[in-house]
Order: sequence, then structure tokens, then C-alpha cells
Amino acid sequence: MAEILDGKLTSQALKDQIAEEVKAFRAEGGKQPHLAAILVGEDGASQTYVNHKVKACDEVGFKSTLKRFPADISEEELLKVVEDINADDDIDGLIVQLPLPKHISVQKVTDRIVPEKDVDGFHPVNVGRMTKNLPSYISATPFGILKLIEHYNIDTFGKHCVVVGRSNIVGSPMSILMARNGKPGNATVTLCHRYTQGLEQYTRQADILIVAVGIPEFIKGDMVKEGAVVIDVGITRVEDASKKRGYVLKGDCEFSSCEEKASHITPVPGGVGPMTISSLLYNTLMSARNEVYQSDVLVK
Ligand SMILES: Nc1nc(=O)c2c([nH]1)NC[C@@H]1CN(c3ccc(C(=O)N[C@@H](CCC(=O)O)C(=O)O)cc3)C=[N+]21
Repeated sequence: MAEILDGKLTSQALKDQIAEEVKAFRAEGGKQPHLAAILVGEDGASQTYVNHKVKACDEVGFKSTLKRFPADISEEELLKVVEDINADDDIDGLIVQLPLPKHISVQKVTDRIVPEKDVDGFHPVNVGRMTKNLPSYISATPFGILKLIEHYNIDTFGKHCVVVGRSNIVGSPMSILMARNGKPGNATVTLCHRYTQGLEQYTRQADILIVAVGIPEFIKGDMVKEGAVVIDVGITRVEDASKKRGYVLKGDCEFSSCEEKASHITPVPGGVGPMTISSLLYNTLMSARNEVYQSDVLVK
């Protein structure tokens, strides 16, 4: 029986801390942190996530602005919206909810956000600074996983961490963060992906197994080492006619079989997902306080 790494509880604790810090900051004459989100199209999951983000802003005392556009907005128009927000001194953080429609380049749009407002940590300047262990915005999902590991006092020093999936948003930054000299960090990292041969040979060696492939129940218990810490980043809507909503949420790990082997495991939902939201808020607070790019000559 594994201990549950409760992302809902941990996220709430982090939000409570953020709310306190907002109060203290404003009492010193600081501004109200302000997060802007851009949502393009009508994707159901994206709408859910963005609504969660707006609600979370209210909870911690942030201002939020949601800008919605139809799926057929042109790339040029969207880039103009980004530029307007870049120039708006009241807005501290901007996220463009992914995925975007195919005719819009994710890279062009994320690269257009000024690094100082890139609270998603997707801009190459933030990715580069993260890699060099300089102050940066760390993407919300990897940042949330670090916070969860920290909250439960999980030791990563010298441990073997196997990351499955090499996406720009999760797998790649996660592998860098777990290996770099930090806390949590200093792990020995193996990064596996779709072309890895004999995947289970690697996953079975993991003291910490982080899975972000987006394939429901991809990892089974027999691929997990006894006593491993299992972090499941996947969250897929799987059709289920017996449910009122018509779907269930599934992680990348088969919970029942992995839970038998693991010492700690994140559930889906209620694991990594909620941590993502509070981490985004934390980045926005850091931006309002001008902590990351303060007195910084790199990008000015
Ligand atoms: N620019 C951008 N930044 C992102 O950070 C970003 C994105 N685009 N696109 C999509 C992914 C996914 N993501 C999640 C956020 C919260 C939950 C979350 O709160 N999940 C709840 C359940 C949510 C539900 O009921 O569907 C849970 O796991 O308990 C999940 C996934 C952020 N992402």
C-alpha cells in the first residue's frame, strides 16, 4: 500500500501561503498580482483548466483577465494580442493555453511573450536560465512536481530518477531539474521516450519514476520497482458512458497495480494537476514582486 501524494491538499497549502504573501506584499504598498490567460477555441479540457486558473486567482487575491478567441483567429492577430499584454504594465503574467489550432505556431506565440511575463516558463530565455540554474520561471507542471516532492520530504539526492516522455513542457525540463544541483535535485536521471528499447528495464530501476506520455495506463505495476516513488503526470479523458460527464480521467500509470509496488504515488485526478495551478500562481506572485528578473542584465 503506497502513501498517496495528495496534490489537492498540497496545492491548497501552497495557495494559502501565496494568499498570505499577497497580503504582506500589498501591505507594503505592492501591487495586486495580475494573471492574464489567452484561450483559443472551444476545447473542453482547456476550458476546464482555464476556469480552474481563474478561480484559483480569486482564491489567493489576484486579479485575472481571461481573453477568449474563436479557433479561426489568425496567428498575426494573436501575436498582436500578446504584444498588447506585454505592454500592459498592470499585467504580471501571461499564459496562452495549449493546445492551439494547427494554423498557429506555438513556438512563435510563446516566443513573443516577454520573458519577464512568461509565467509558464516556455520562452527559450526561461528554459535556458532554468538549465543554467539561474533565476527563472519554471514551467508549472515540473515546478508543481518539485513542490510535491519537497512537501513530502522525498529524498532525491543520488537517487535514480527515470523520466518517461521528453516533451518541452514536462519530460525535458523535469529531467534537467532532477539532475541539477538543487533541492529537490542531484538525482541520477535517465530520460526515456517513444524510441527507448526495453523501456521496462529502465523503469524497474527507478527510485523515482515520473511518467508524462499522455497514454492512459501505459505503466503497469510489473514495470515498477518495489518501494519506488511514482509521479503520474498524465491526465486523459477516457469515454465512459456509465458516468454522468461521459468520461473518466485516467493517468499514465495503472493505479491499482502500481500502487501495490510503490512507496508513494500521485493519484489522477488530485495529484500533479492541482499542483500545476498553484505553481502558476506562485510564478505570477514572483513576477509581481519582480523577483526573477530583478537587477538582471541578461535580457534587458
Ligand atoms: N499554456 C499552458 N500551460 C499549462 O500549464 C497547460 C496548458 N497550456 N495546456 C494543458 C496543460 C494541462 N494542465 C493542467 C492543469 C490543471 C489540471 C488539473 O487541475 N487537474 C485536476 C482535474 C481537472 C479535471 O477535472 O479535468 C486534477 O488532476 O485533479 C490538469 C492539467 C495545464 N496545462
